[in-house]
Amino acid sequence: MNCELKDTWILFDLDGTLTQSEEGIWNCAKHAVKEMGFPEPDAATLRKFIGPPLLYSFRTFLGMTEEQAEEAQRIYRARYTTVGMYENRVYPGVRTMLRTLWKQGAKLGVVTGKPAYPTGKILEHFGFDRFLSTVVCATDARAEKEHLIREALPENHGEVWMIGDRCFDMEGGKAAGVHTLGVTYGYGSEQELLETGAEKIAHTPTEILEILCPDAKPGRGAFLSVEGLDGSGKGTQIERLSDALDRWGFEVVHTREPGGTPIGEKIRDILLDRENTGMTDITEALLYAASRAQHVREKILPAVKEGKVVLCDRFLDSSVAYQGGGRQLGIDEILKINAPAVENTLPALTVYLDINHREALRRRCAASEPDRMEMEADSFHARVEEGYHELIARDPKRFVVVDATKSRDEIAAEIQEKVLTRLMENEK
Ligand SMILES: Nc1ncnc2c1ncn2[C@@H]1O[C@H](COP(=O)(O)OP(=O)(O)OP(=O)(O)O)[C@@H](O)[C@H]1O
Ligand SMILES: Cc1cn([C@H]2C[C@H](O)[C@@H](COP(=O)(O)O)O2)c(=O)[nH]c1=O
Repeated sequence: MNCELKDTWILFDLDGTLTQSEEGIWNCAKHAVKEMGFPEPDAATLRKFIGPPLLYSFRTFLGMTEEQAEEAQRIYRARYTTVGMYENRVYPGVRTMLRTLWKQGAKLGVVTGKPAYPTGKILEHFGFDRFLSTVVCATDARAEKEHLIREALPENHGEVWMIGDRCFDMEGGKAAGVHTLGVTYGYGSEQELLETGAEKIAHTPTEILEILCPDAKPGRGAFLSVEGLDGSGKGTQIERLSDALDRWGFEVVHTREPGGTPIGEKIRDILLDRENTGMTDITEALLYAASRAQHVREKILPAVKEGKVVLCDRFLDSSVAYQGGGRQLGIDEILKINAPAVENTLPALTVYLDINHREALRRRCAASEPDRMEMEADSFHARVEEGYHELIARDPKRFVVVDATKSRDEIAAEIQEKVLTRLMENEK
């Protein structure tokens, strides 16, 4: 059975349904309260800020007067519209769910009690605007969900679903005469949702997809690699990038070469063992390729097929630079050895952390004992560096070259910006 969503409208609430926004809300509330000279609210009080209007929260939960609450709201909003609205994350699975419904032809919309400015910025920030046919936000004059839902729909619409995490979404949906689906991973309980008219309940974004379109297959994910000399900061930056992608709702598979699978990790141990001084260059090249052959089939390709983003610490480029350049086996020989291992699987984008080989190795050796490869002579590492530069010159479009001598934060920000832009373009 193939599910057909061409005439279906699916409207989502924002906070608590697509994005987890408490970090920004709490930070802004704490900031406003501090600026007003009130004691810092405890966690239970802060939790109550999610949902009700701000003025009500400042008055009721913190005992402010009308004038104080208005001033606190002004301070809150000044921080929220610059910083707080981005202290926010996409729920795991939401990105895949939206993209899959959109690819199935559904008309998607957001109907939220949030004002238009932060809503638009948040949707753009996470790259959700491209999936949406309509966005309707509350104004001072009109905040009832029922009216917002009606406004979101064209005259001749097919089936409509309102999806949200609170009673307001279910009640509004019922009053507007549309189907209602409550999600329990947000800020409301299953009981609240059922009591206020939820026809269906989803405990995860994946369950939304299973309810609305059980046969839909997710779009393909992406394969990215990070390359550089030993000590260039790959491990540090992959952690940071992985956290950022997670915040944007990409499902990340963080892996490495050699290794990444149980068989690959055994091969890694052999390759990096300092005792294996007698390993010939061609044995080394074949072992790296063998680990890769397993990795591609067991882990990389299945994850990409499931819509995930594979973030790989080294791939084929490492073999070209280290065995082709460092061991002087030559680029063509390495590509020939690896052809059956990769079967045309190449990263869509490769981040290269650019740093001089001496500086990189100094960092690496200061961190821990060098392994078999890191113990190689300076001339070996110089050839590896040269090998990378040759690769980048051959395929400049695939590489994002980042100056790895900058601070960890500067490097992370640059990588994040470039990778997210590319991934979001890829989702179209
Ligand atoms: N931008 C930076 N500036 C200064 N030091 C850094 C920077 N990034 C990472 N380091 C430090 O350099 C050392 C090596 O970093 P990291 O382990 O991330 O590199 P790597 O490329 O993954 O190394 P390897 O490939 O050998 O595992 C660590 O001690 C790390 O804290
Ligand atoms: C994939 C691959 C790696 N190498 C080298 C590069 C490093 O010296 C080690 C791996 O250690 P890391 O801490 O995980 O970076 O192996 C190589 O020579 N050829 C390759 O294909």
